Amino acid sequence: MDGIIGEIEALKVVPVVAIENPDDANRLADALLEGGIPCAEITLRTAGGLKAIEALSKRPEFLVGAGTVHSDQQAAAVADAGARFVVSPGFNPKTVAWCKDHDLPVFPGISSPTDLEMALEFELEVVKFFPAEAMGGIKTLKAFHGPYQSIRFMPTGGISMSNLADYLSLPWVVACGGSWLAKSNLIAEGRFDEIVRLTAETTSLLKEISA
Ligand SMILES: O=C(O)C(=O)C[C@H](O)[C@H](O)COP(=O)(O)O
Repeated sequence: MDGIIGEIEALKVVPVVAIENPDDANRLADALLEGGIPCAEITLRTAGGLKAIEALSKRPEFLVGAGTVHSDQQAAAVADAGARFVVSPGFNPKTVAWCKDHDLPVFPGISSPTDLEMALEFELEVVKFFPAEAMGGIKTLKAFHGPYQSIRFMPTGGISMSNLADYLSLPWVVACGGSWLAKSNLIAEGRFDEIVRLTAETTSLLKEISA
């Protein structure tokens, strides 16, 4: 578990991707690698998601996780496909229990103190804060940190290059997730050069932030 959290923490950004055609998965990974972020959370929002995870799990230089995992059955399916971590928009105790039982790092979505109580119950170290901007953004994250100091967050939802630095300035933010690097339309239209450009721009910003 620590291994994956450490890898995500070092990356600081987790690209969230909805990919229709699994044949595009390798070109997507090439673009993210070229831009400097060798990771993606491939969501199960599309029919091609599971196959894309399977393709990318064969690349040791690339960290592939699964997103939009809504059930323990889906967690089992993405584990079979080779996902190295699981993310969900909300907190499903069955999904979390399955992942914990199978030593698969899981980052369920939380958006309230009640959800955070469940995270404590499951002894989770890191949760997703979703939808971050719509739920009050930095202000809410600061309020959560008061009573839940042992928990760290991966804010996602409404994050872009314009507010990334603000989120990453909070020491209890591990990394931010977001779709701004590889929007579905860019993948579908084969505009991988644009994905390289957006990823490289994000990488430069991350360097500036940490300088
Ligand atoms: O599909 C999931 O598993 C989700 O929980 C939602 C995604 O993480 C967000 O939709 C990304 O948000 P944006 O960066 O604002 O596009």
